Amino acid sequence: MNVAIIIAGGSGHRMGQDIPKQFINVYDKPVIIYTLGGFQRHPQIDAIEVVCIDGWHDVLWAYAKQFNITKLKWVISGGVTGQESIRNGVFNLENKCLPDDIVIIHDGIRPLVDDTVLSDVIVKCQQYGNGVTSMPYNEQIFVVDDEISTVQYIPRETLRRVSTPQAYRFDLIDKGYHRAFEEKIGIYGSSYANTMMIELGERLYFAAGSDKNVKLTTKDDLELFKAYLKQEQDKWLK
Ligand SMILES: C[C@](O)(CO)[C@H](O)COP(=O)(O)O
Repeated sequence: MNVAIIIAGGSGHRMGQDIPKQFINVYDKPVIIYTLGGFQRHPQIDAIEVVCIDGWHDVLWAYAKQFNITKLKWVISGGVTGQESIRNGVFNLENKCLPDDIVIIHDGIRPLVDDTVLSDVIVKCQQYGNGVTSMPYNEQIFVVDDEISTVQYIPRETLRRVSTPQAYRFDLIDKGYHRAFEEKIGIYGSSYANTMMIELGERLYFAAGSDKNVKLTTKDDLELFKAYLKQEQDKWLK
């Protein structure tokens, strides 16, 4: 079984909106429904769990019904941090998933998940035990020295930027989150499932990413999202 864990626990202050950004309506559909739609349509996804901001669970169930997201099986509460939210999502599946099932962790505010991207993380996970969506860098990357200047760069050929979706064999990610929270490894700051697994000593495997898989953080990102929707109306606005 392949289960999607969609992380939608954030309040989205940076977007400057009254409502959490995953619930903002774009062309009469909330952002989270675009995200869930990608998983609903993919034939290899069996079930969806959403880790959702408190106070919005009923709204989410209502939207899922309205937009026919029939694979949605569980809506649960997030934690104070992103890592606590992902942990809650993983732990809630403990009596529902088998050890070699695959969980696909994805940010609720990345609404343009291509079929091919989802397929590739699943293939990599079947092969290696995990697969993380990634893209090469096409800018030069410099290390901050004293906040206003730099004297060092990192050759971009040695870098990949990793986003979501990220797929993990259930037993490995479940064991990882237990150990991380017990031993306080890889759970602070901007840590995520991927950085935590590295800190726990695991090797991660790259899967194909997409530039379209934008994370809606600022108002400019929202404009970019709308432009992609217009460009591919048949695909996303059905
Ligand atoms: C995948 C990710 O970039 C971590 O590698 C993730 O999207 C980060 O999400 P956050 O909510 O901005 O921490």
